[in-house]
Amino acid sequence: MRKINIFDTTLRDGEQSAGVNLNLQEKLEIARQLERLKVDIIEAGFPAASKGDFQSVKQIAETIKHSSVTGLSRSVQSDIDTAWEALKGGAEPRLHLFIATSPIHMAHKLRMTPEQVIEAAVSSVKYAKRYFPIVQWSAEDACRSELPFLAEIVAKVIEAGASVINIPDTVGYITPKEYGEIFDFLRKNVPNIEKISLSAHCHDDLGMAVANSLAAIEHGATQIEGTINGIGERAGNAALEEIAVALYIRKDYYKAETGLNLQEIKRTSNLVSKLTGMTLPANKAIVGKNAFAHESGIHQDGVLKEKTTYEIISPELVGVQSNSMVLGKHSGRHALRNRVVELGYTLSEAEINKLFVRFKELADKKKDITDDDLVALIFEEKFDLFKEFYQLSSIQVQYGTNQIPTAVVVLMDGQGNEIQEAATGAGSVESLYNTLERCFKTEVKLLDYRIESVSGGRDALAQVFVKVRVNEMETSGRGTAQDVLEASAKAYINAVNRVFMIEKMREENQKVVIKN
Ligand SMILES: CC(=O)SCCNC(=O)CCNC(=O)[C@H](O)C(C)(C)COP(=O)(O)OP(=O)(O)OC[C@H]1O[C@@H](n2cnc3c(N)ncnc32)[C@H](O)[C@@H]1OP(=O)(O)O
Ligand SMILES: CC(C)C(=O)C(=O)O
Ligand SMILES: [Mg+2]
Repeated sequence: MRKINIFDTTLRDGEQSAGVNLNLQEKLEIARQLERLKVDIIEAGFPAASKGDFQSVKQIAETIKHSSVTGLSRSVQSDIDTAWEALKGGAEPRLHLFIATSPIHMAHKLRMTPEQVIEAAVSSVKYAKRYFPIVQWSAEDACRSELPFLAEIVAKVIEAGASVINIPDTVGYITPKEYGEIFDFLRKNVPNIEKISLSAHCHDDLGMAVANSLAAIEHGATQIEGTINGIGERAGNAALEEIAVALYIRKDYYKAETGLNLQEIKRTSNLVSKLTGMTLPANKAIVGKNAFAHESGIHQDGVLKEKTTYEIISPELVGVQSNSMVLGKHSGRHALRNRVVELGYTLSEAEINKLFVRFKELADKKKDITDDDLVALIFEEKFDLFKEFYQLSSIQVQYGTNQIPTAVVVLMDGQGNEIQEAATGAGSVESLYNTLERCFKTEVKLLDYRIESVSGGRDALAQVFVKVRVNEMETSGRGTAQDVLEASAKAYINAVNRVFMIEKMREENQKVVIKN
């Protein structure tokens, strides 16, 4: 069996999904879960992109011990210096350098000649090697590059010290056969290529990211890059859970394996989906709600007689399990703490105590607290870091079939001031959002609104996801409550607070630049 290294870029390319903004706490939690999943490399961000990205990469590098942590950098010395400051505290600092090699990118985006691109690539690898023991080099838009040029630049960056060469299909253009041929060409035409590791990085614009990644493995790639749930720029990246399970189930064919702990897949997928607000289609392979559901009679009959008639993957393989211990209003802190740990969350004693209060409040209203309920409460406690901005105190909404819906909202503004406003709308949620907009004194455009129940039953918690645009910035928010209107208000406040948080960080960034 060949070992395939898994390079997870959920926190970098995944966060490039439109409308996704993860805060430091959320990124750390995802990084810890990726470590549990046993990914080999975590790309934690792009340190030179912003102060927030820098801090997240630094903290993740200093926290994660069993996966190696990397950050992205342009072929620019100041990006490399910043990346070193962020990554130097990690167990095995490595840098991910990139520059585009396709004629279209070189001519129009970089406005550089091919010779200048080679010079920038080589000098940046040499410069990075002064700091970093491991330098990965990526040829952005490799799949639309001229192969002799690609081979020439790859040979030169290997000579300069790069030990991992990544061949990205940046725009999701390639087919599996062609992608395999690029790997074959490089292996045949680049001196010393056997001394480095070849990596694949695929995008899903034509729905071929996973197939292309698997083709790369067949043609010599020993590292695969992708994201959990396949999130990422435009149509997303290759879904790592699909690649890992395909290699496992078809090991007879691929004769390659990852070091992933497959049982952590479902939990990782849930965490990423909840924190990014990117819900999964029910039919998504491996992690979708219906991935193991047999609906039709003939299938059910087959599965009852012999599971393998229709089931090639057992749900337990990827960590889909039912929990036998039921938490309810008579449960205590021990059972709660135990379940939180089993669910894979790291909570301080103070956070457990706060969670316990919320848990008891909910248990008074709802008979059994499911794992999904608990996770929703954990998210509310742990990841709402924007309390320094607006916080909901109370809402009151009047609705009647022959009345104009009217809402009254009381908010705290972070400096301890109370804001109270009222407004009407075409429906209850609109009246609530119109009122909140008055409180914020900023125009907020609602782009998307989704509601789902956290678990089954009439007393289930409601979870609302919204996407909004404020001050030209798109962001998402989520809110959970037993009442749909309260959950709606919380999601809206969460999204708007995120914008204020990002604006505050940008202002601080600018101050740093001015100071320098
Ligand atoms: C394929 C990918 O996924 S690449 C990663 C994409 N991710 C991101 O862009 C997210 C983070 N990016 C950012 O925050 C910003 O783009 C920053 C901070 C990096 C740069 O911001 P700005 O200085 O304002 O530049 P801006 O983004 O407008 O333009 C990019 C510049 O970098 C240049 N550039 C792009 N790639 C590279 C590279 N690999 N090496 C060197 N220069 C590069 C472009 O040619 C352009 O240069 P120009 O200003 O001389 O025309
Ligand atoms: C930075 C590189 C690796 C990238 O994300 C791409 O080309 O898609
Ligand atoms: Mg990419």
